[in-house]
Amino acid sequence: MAIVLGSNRYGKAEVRLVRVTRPGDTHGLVDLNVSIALSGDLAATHLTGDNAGVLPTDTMKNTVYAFAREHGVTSPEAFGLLLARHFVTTQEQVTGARISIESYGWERLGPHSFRRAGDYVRTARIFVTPDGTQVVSGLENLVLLNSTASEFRGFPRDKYTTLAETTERILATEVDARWRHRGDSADWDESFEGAKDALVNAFVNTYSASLQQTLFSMGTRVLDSRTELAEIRLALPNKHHYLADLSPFDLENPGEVYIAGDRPYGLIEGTVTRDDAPPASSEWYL
Ligand SMILES: O=c1[nH]c(=O)c2[nH]c(=O)[nH]c2[nH]1
Repeated sequence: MAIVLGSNRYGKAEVRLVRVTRPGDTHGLVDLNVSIALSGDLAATHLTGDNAGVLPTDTMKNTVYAFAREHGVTSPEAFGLLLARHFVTTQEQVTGARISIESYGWERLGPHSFRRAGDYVRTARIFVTPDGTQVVSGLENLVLLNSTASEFRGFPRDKYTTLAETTERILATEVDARWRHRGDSADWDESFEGAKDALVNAFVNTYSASLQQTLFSMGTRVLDSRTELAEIRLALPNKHHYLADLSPFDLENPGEVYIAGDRPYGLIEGTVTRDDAPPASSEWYL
């Protein structure tokens, strides 16, 4: 019996970068959280402590800041591709790079004033491996609610089922979505905005028999409208809203006052794919 080193990677996580551009009196602001994970021939440091192939994570952090100055940051995807390719091409022992970026939005209040936009976080994940390059864009924390046009009925009942069937309920969720691109070049910002709008429009315009049906509708709308995308994964928590029982106070409650549930919540997850989608890198499935 032998004990061997399994798969491994290393890097700097959560490098916080704010870049201000000052082309004139009207400034620009980019606010990123960048995480780097490199893989390759890294056995020596694990097995013998030989660090000859271990580019310090401190250097990775410095590279993020230096690249922001040298190359600028046009989009999270473009910046991630730049970083991933840099590490894979300049470090012989490094064969794989995963760059994960969260991008926080800021709304303009004036030429040099901004308010943090809290409605969602844009994400980008770049995978450069010996098999090729995979760009995955997405968003998290986008909270959506329909105050009607949602029902849930026709489900099986067993002796533990207490849920009443309903043809009228609130449907609310916090969208966690990621979608993979067919290729490694695109107008990243335009693609992101288009995919986000498709997600939101599908949520708004779908009469929902279940959150599962809404998920498929959201994914379909994204792939229908964005030919550059191959596949989308969605994780949608069902943020339950319970009609408050006001009968002890002799009050009717005709769908007006709700208890916003916290935990537990249903969690509806699914992938929507084109049947001609190119295969995904294994990282997509993690
Ligand atoms: O849209 C829903 N899907 C479910 O699977 C489910 N399960 C449940 O209790 N409520 C709901 N709502």
